[in-house]
Amino acid sequence: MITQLNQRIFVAGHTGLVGSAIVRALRRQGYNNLLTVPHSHLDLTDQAQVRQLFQREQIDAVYLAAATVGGIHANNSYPAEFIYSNMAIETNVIHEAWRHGTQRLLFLGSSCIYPRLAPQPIPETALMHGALEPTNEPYAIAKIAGIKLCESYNRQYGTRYRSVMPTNLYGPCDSYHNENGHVIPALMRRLHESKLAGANEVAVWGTGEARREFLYVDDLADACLFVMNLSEDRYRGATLPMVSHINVGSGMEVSIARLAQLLAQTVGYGGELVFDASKPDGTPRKLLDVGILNALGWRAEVALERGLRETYHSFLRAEQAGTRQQLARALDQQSRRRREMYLPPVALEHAYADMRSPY
Ligand SMILES: NC(=O)C1=CN([C@@H]2O[C@H](COP(=O)(O)OP(=O)(O)OC[C@H]3O[C@@H](n4cnc5c(N)ncnc54)[C@H](OP(=O)(O)O)[C@@H]3O)[C@@H](O)[C@H]2O)C=CC1
Ligand SMILES: C[C@H]1O[C@H](OP(=O)(O)OP(=O)(O)OC[C@H]2O[C@@H](n3cnc4c(=O)[nH]c(N)nc43)[C@H](O)[C@@H]2O)[C@@H](O)[C@@H](O)C1=O
Repeated sequence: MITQLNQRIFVAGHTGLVGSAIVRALRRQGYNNLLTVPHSHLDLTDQAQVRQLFQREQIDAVYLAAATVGGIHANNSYPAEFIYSNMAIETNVIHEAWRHGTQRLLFLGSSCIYPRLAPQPIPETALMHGALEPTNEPYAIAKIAGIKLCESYNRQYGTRYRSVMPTNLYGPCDSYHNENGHVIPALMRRLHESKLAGANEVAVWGTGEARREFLYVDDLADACLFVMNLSEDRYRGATLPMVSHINVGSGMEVSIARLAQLLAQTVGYGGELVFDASKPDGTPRKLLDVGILNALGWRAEVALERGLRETYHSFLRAEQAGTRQQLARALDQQSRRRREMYLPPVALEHAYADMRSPY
C-alpha cells in the first residue's frame, strides 16, 4: 500500500537551485522514495528518453523544476534556446506523466509570465493582459504554455497538475555565472572576487532603479510541497474559476541599488559600486500579489538579509566543494541524516559549516 511518504516522487532538475531545495524539503518531511536522474543521464528535451523513464518507473508525483534558466543577459542572448528547451521539457514531462498515469505534478513557472507594466502587486488574473517584458518574452511564452498544458490536461483528462509562479529566487546551489546568472549570485561572486583582488570598484548592471522581489529558495520549496499537498477541494476553492496558477513570493521588494549595498555588506566589500546604464534594467517592477497563497496558510519566513548571509555561506562552501553539484549532494546527504532533527532550512546551512561537525 502506497502511503504519502513512500510514494514515488520524481524531482526533475534536482541539482539546480529549486530542485535541490525541493529534495531537501522532501527529505526533511520524511519522503523516502525519491527519483532523481542527472541531466547527463537523461535529457528531458528528448521525448523517447522521457517515455522510457516513465515506462520504467512507477511515478506517483512529479516536481518539474528542470528548465533552461538564466538572468536578463542570458534570456536576451539565447532566446531560441530558452523557448525551445523549456517548451520541449514541459511538453515531454507533462505528456508522458499523463500517458503513464501519474496523477500529480507541480509545474514551476515564473513571475516573468506577467505583462511588463502589470498592476503592482501583480495578481494571478493579470496573466495575458498586456505586452510581456522583451528581455525574456520567449522564456515567458514557454512558461505560459506550461501553465496552459497543466490546465488543459486537467480539464480533458482529470489530472491534478498544478502551477506555481515564483518571484526572483536565490539561495544554495544557484548558478554563479558572471554573465548568465541572476543578479544575486552573479553580483555576489563579482563582489567576492573583487574583495579578494582588492579592486576599488565593482560594476552593477542597469541604473539600479529597477525593483525586484526576492524569495529564499528553501521558502519556495516549502511552498511547492504545500501547494502539491493541498486537498483538491481547498486548491480549487482558492483558485477557481479565475486562475490556473498560484503566485509565490515574499511580499518584500527592494531596488537593485539597495540590493547591491546589502550584497557588498554581506560579502564584506568596501569599494565603490558603479552603475552601468548601458546594461538593461528589464521590467521596472514585478512584486507579486501572494494573497491567495497566504489565505491558504503559507507565508515566507526568511528575510532578505538573513537569506543573503546563508547564500554567501553556501557560495563559500561551493567554492571549497569545487562544483555546485558536489554541494547539492553534500546538502542532500546532510539533510537526510538530519531529517529527524527537523532543523529549519536556514539552520541546516549552518550545519554544513563544517562537515566534520558531530550529528
Ligand atoms: N532562479 C529563479 O530566480 C527562478 C526560477 N524559476 C523556475 O524554477 C525552475 C528551476 O529553476 P532553477 O532551479 O533556478 O534553475 P537551475 O538552472 O538552477 O536548475 C535547472 C535544473 O534543470 C536541469 N536541466 C536543464 N535542462 C535539462 C534537460 N534538458 N534535461 C534534464 N535536466 C535539465 C539542470 O541540470 P544541469 O544543470 O545539469 O543542466 C538543473 O538541475 C525553472 O522552471 C525556473 O523557470 C522561477 C522563478 C525564478
Ligand atoms: C527570475 C525571473 O526574472 C529574470 O529577469 P530579471 O529579474 O530581470 O533577472 P536578473 O536577476 O538577471 O536581473 C534583475 C535586475 O538586476 C540587475 N542587475 C544588476 N547587476 C546585475 C548582474 O550582475 N547580473 C544580473 N543578471 N542582473 C544584474 C538587472 O539589470 C536587472 O535590473 C528572468 O531572467 C528569469 O530568469 C526569471 O524567471
